[in-house]
Amino acid sequence: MTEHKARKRFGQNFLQDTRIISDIVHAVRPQADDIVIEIGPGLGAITQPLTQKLNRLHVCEIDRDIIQFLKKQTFAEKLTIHEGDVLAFDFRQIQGKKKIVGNLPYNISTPLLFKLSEVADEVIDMHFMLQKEVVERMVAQPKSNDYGRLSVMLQYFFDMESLIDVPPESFQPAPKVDSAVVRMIPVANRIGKAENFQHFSDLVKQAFHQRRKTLRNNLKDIASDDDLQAVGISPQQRAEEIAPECYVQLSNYLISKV
Ligand SMILES: C[S@@+](CC[C@H](N)C(=O)[O-])C[C@H]1O[C@@H](n2cnc3c(N)ncnc32)[C@H](O)[C@@H]1O
Repeated sequence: MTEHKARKRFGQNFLQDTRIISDIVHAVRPQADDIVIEIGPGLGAITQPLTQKLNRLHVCEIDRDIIQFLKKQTFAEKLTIHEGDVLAFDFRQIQGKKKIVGNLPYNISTPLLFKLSEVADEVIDMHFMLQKEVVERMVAQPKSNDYGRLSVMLQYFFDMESLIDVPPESFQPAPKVDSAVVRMIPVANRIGKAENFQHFSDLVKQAFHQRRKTLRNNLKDIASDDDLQAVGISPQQRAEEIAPECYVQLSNYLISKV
């Protein structure tokens, strides 16, 4: 089905660069018995080489035409196909610790990353192709321009590393942006655990509400100057200056006062 017309609404940019495909498979290091889930297999660019190394591969795909195409391939016998929207997919239905991989549809990458954070305890590692700009935000450190809510929330759950830069011409059709492959491994020993995750999440959202404003300003409805100072934050600081563990401390401190 080389005649498959890429569907923009499904973020379809198919990998065609064999060197990048081989670098991704190498980075994933699949072992025959691993439980691996590929999000958005598309026409099988990564799927096919993965099935050469694996006994079984779970794939989650939304496009029915693509599913019909996949079912006709020689490697189909190795696939367990989950048809539908990955944002509604229950990752816990697949028992055991999993490796998750995908050249992700860029239009759903942020909600998908937040959803995957919820199953971090069942993950060995994840390797994703994403918009390079998103990867830069994910791995950004405090005091850099890219550091924001996405960095804090994902770094709470994962150690992350940008592995491979991928230019537009590696895809068909070529996207308008540069891409990068990121490795995400659940944090082994968290510096601090949020006592109430929802509170922590809301706090971070509020802290970055208006980036250029001070924390005193952005958090005025939830934390006083004394509260901020109690965990070593100066009220004059901005959200981008505060490390993830410091947000955890502040959240736990505020909860302990109630
Ligand atoms: C960027 S393409 C990657 C295709 C293939 N893995 C490759 O590298 O050539 C994204 C894939 O995700 C699928 N997709 C898009 N939105 C999806 C969703 N919400 N749930 C599951 N799959 C989705 C698309 O149909 C497409 O196959």
